[in-house]
Amino acid sequence: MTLSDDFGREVTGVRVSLTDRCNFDCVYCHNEGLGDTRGPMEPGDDEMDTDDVVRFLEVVSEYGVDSVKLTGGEPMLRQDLEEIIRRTPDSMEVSMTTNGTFLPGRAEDLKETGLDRVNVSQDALDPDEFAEITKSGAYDKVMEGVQAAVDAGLAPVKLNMVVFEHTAGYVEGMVEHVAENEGLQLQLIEYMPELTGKPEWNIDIQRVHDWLADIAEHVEHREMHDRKRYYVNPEAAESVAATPEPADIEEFQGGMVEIVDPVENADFCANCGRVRVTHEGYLKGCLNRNDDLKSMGEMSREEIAEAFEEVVAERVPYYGEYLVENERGEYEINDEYISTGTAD
Ligand SMILES: Nc1nc2c(ncn2[C@@H]2O[C@H](COP(=O)(O)OP(=O)(O)OP(=O)(O)O)[C@@H](O)[C@H]2O)c(=O)[nH]1
Ligand SMILES: C[S@@+](CC[C@H](N)C(=O)[O-])C[C@H]1O[C@@H](n2cnc3c(N)ncnc32)[C@H](O)[C@@H]1O
Ligand code: SF4
Ligand code: SF4
Repeated sequence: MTLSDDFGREVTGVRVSLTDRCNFDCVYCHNEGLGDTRGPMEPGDDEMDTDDVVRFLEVVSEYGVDSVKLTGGEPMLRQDLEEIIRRTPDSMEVSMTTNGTFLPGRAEDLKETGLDRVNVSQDALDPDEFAEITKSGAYDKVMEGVQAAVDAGLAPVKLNMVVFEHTAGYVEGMVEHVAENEGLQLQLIEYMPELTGKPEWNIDIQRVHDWLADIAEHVEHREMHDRKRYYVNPEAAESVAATPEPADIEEFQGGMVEIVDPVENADFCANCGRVRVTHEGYLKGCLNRNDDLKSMGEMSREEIAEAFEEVVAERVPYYGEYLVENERGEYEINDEYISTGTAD
């Protein structure tokens, strides 16, 4: 039985941050809602251990959760990554979002262990521009990592690009790059200012929306599916012409551009079906909220199940007109959005 929240959003996925450590220091990083990442070698004593992660996944699989996204920080800094993947329930699709540095030499093993696919952050094709954004000299390793992922069949390999003032000018080149290189897709991610832990990083959010709208003009619009807007690069249109159905679009393995725009696109939060877990083992209903945290600490399976049900019950879409202020100045759910559907 799957769980749904008061907005009719069925929870079918979880997103687990395995660490807040990272070997990069990207200028925009939200660290999954927690602000700054720590250096790669600093101890991560507060991280959930292998058993904690696996226990959580086993519990939520009983609720019909059928996909898990491993993220961080940099998830590949976890020594037990392979063990976590191996012990994830078979019913779950396992994907990972990584900066790609550690994929060379490990991608194939990860695939064999049970990892289905990866997203790799890549905001620029030029090594100097890449270094400026990530504060890292690992450009060659990342390029090698992307190729290793493609070769290992971790498909589709999605390149994640955060659209903000540094990167807006690189989008066109990146669209061409995924069109020309087999196995790659591009995710253009709207910069999210909340909880970045980088208060000095000030950008005009309206400009980000305008850039994304411009970009949409340059690629052929296919459709809105799930939370995202899907576009297909015109250069790849010939092969897509034979795949007009939404399900086929999902199968399409190259040249596709996805727009991840939770701030601008009201349908995004309305279709959000993921519960999140911080690296310390706190459950939360939304990337941008830290006011509903529930620590799984030393919980038994039954207690974790109860906490999961509570977090789902408390989930509220973050962006959009979902909350209204009542006469006491408190925020409550706008009646218009309360689902009348069943919860299973
Ligand atoms: N606010 C918000 N941002 C999201 C959400 N999903 C993805 N993002 C943003 O997009 C970034 C990259 O997400 P990924 O985990 O690589 O991919 P994804 O788009 O979530 O998922 P897949 O396409 O299934 O791999 C996240 O770190 C967020 O910045 C979401 O549900 N809410
Ligand atoms: C926090 S990182 C963690 C995984 C891994 N270290 C990586 O970079 O892929 C996950 C994704 O969040 C995106 N991201 C980070 N900060 C963001 C922000 N402020 N707005 C939008 N996306 C952001 C990154 O581009 C990356 O693709
Ligand atoms: S690689 Fe990922 S976690 Fe690390 S700083 Fe960049 S976006 Fe953040
Ligand atoms: S509710 Fe909206 S902002 Fe929060 S995680 Fe879901 S899509 Fe992202």
